[in-house]
Amino acid sequence: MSGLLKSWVESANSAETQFPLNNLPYGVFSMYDEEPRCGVAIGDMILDVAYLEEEGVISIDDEPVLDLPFWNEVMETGPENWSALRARLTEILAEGGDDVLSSDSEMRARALLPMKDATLHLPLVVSEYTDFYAGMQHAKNMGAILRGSPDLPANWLHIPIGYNGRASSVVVSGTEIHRPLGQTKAPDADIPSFGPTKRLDIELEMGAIVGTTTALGQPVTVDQADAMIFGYVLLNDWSARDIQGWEYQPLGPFQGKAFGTTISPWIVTAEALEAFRKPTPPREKELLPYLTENKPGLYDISLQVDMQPEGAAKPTTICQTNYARMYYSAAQQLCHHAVCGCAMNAGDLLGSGTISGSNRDEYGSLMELSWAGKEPISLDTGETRTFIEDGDTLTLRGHARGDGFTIGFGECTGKILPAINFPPKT
Ligand SMILES: O=C(O)/C=C/C(=O)CC(=O)CC(=O)O
Ligand SMILES: [Ca+2]
Ligand SMILES: [Mg+2]
Repeated sequence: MSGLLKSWVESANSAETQFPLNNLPYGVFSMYDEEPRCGVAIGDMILDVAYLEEEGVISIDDEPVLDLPFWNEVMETGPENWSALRARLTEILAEGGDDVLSSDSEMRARALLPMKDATLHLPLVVSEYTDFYAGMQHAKNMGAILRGSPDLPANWLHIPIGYNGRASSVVVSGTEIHRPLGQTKAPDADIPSFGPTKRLDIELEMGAIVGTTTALGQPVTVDQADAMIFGYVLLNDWSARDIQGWEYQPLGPFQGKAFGTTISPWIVTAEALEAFRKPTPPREKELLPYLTENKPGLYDISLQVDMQPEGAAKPTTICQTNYARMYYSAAQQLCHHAVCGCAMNAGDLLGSGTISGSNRDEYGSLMELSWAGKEPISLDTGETRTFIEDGDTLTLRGHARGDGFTIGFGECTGKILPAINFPPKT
């Protein structure tokens, strides 16, 4: 694996940064009251690529595609242009590369902006959102907790199971989430009741962003699907377990997962992750040929979840695991999704499914960590938790570690606010 690519942006060479030249993730940012536009993270700075496109330093398409508050237009120019853009960015930011920026102090001051002063927005228009269930340990744990047996559903080893989620509920890191309201039924109650969820949870996931459109009726192979993936984000599929438990048979999750899904502000491109490819684990049953992979489809990305109660001086890490634990890759999921002829859009977001490792401290949800509330977890503050309480902040982090550099996604964080008073008092 190649080492750190050196940049003339000093902070991009520091051992601490998540954004070395090897990364170059894509986000949408605004400074003060300016319009949100496309930006690229480099060290502790954001490269204003909309400005550079206007100046003719970067050119992707006949029309400008970077002065927009989303990356979908870039996605739609196709994988060759994705590569060309990344190559151009590398060239102008590399030590000893094209000095168009490094030698022009005026342009440099306009183009490189301190990340700490920027507001980060949702980096794409999420056209559709699908969530999978492709983590084996998670599926076994949920079976054991909810159905009394860790046996996988009969289809699980043959199909990446998924459900269609709500694109409208996807928000960028930092967005506060109100505890959702809904209908639940206690096991010993005769009738359901309405109110705030008592079992608010997270799900630690990666999101794959589809960058290429397919026509209705057009199946894709796993290899084609792999090439269609523009990049990856961290994803927290907030879940209300009591609402979910009452509503989800037989059609699957509905309101229990439709009130907020948080993603990281930075899309790490598939190209940046290329050096970190990892194979899916050995098959427990042979897959049908259309789902078999010709190359490693996962990535070595270490993941963690931190929980910080209101007023606590610092967070407690409650889970550490790795994306390479998944049973199905995003390419397999996308192939399976499109194989019936389902049209895919640039900006389609695919949740990996909850990522749990085999040990207790590697479980990617509180449902598993507290075993449905029966075994509370301890925080460094001395408090315990079963599910999330009002004022708690949950943060997902992910890192791919190379030889002398680290690639990150920024944080994927959200604070839980009390439920909204409803119905409103008139
Ligand atoms: O097994 C169940 O009954 C429920 C499972 C989930 O809630 C998981 C889900 O949303 C899919 C995933 O993230 O793996
Ligand atoms: Ca999920
Ligand atoms: Mg959703």
